[in-house]
Amino acid sequence: MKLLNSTTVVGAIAALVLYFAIGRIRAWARLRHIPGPPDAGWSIFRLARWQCSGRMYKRLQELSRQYGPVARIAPNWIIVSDPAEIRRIWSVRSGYHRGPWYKGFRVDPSTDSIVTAMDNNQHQSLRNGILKAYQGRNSAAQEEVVDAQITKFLDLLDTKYTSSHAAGIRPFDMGHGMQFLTHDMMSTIEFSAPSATSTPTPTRTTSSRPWKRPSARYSHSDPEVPDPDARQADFLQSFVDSPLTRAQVSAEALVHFFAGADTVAICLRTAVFLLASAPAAYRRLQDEIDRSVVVVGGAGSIRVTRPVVAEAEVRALPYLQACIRETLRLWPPIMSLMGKVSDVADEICGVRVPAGTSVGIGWFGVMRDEGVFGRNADAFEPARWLEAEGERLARMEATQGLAFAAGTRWECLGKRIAMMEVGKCLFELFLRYDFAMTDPIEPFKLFHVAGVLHQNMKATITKRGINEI
Ligand code: HEM
Repeated sequence: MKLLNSTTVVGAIAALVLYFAIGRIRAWARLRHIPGPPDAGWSIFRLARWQCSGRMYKRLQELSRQYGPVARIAPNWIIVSDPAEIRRIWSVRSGYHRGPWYKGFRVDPSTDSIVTAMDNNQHQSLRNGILKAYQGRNSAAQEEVVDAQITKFLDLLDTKYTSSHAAGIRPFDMGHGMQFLTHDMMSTIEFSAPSATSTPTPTRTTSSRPWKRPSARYSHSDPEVPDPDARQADFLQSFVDSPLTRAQVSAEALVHFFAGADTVAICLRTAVFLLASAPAAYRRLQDEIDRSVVVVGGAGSIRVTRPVVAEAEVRALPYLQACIRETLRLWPPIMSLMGKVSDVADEICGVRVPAGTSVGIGWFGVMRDEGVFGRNADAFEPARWLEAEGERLARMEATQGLAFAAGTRWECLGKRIAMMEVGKCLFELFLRYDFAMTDPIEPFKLFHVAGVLHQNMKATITKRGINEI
């Protein structure tokens, strides 16, 4: 009996091992024709190691250089670094949909938000439901609340973080500081209340528990019925007024904390850093900004709105816009794999890709493609956007636009708000202050997860004295 038992156990283990081995071999064989590191076909260990290293973008760039525009990175994963193919795969009619990678962004595991809906029909219906909120109906009001937060932020810099002979060096940690600013801007647009983190005298509101906010807009007696007395003119109200269920409203309300605040913060601090490291671009930007606040007479001179420049005025500054574009190109704030899946087999750059394969994007390969952006694609060179013309410019714009998934089914709904916030902030910062990295030898530590974390990114900020104008 005892012998029989141990034989059964050994047999069961052997069957399990065989089952596992056959599964592995089949998974390996599916994509064996796609080049990549030999172990990538067998396990996700290498991918996990890259992710944990905080340098995934770099590893993927090296991989694309070594293996070409289509490379295998895990048993069921490939990355594509060809700009034209990524634009095709992400396009509305490609038939691709989001893959299981997106499940990781579910804040509430039982309810999908617009950024986690994998099925194209479900995604489209959510998108239709919330589109109104983003369509700029309230853009004047949004601009007003953003201006108020920027003004508070500038006051904070003036009182606590500007360096001078008298005050000494008072480093400003952009890693945290920009994040607080963008969370304040976003939560005011969304909930009519700042997170109150960047203000000199923080007022602790319910902001520390933002997921509670949607509850306050519904009736106590029936949690699915909006409370007319709790109405506000903000994003959350538009969601409450939409056909979305209360659970969907809660899921949507939280999207902005990473999709809307972290992204803009990454863009802002990256822009300041890149400009502080590129003297010619820095001078040209400041020159354009200075000329826009001083009335010099003659054609082209404008006097911008004070104390915070208006969105339309920022849009009319070509070099500032070029700096933002170039920042988003070199360091897209969301540089994750964003795996898309097709239910039918496809051919990418002439390589057969079986149905069900997760197709990720090699961001550095795409955004620094020399065929699209020129031989100096790795350099921060905003002028390229003013010099390029015709078809070349169109190709550059279409590729760089992928930073916002522009022209795709998943196009960023917050692009206008993001561009408004970034434009206004950069204008006011470079008008009023000069920036240098406090530690030029090691300006910051970078950790790339889905976005880019900048740790210990300290800037020394000095006043320019031009802000009296
Ligand atoms: C520089 C700032 C930003 C960048 C680079 C950015 C980038 C992106 C990208 C690449 C996507 C597509 C994700 C995917 O493949 O599923 C996306 C989607 C989205 N973004 Fe942004 N975003 C930014 C700011 C914002 C802001 C400020 C908001 C909110 C006000 C926002 C709201 C959204 C929403 C709701 C989606 C989902 C769209 C959909 O799936 O249909 N984003 N964004």
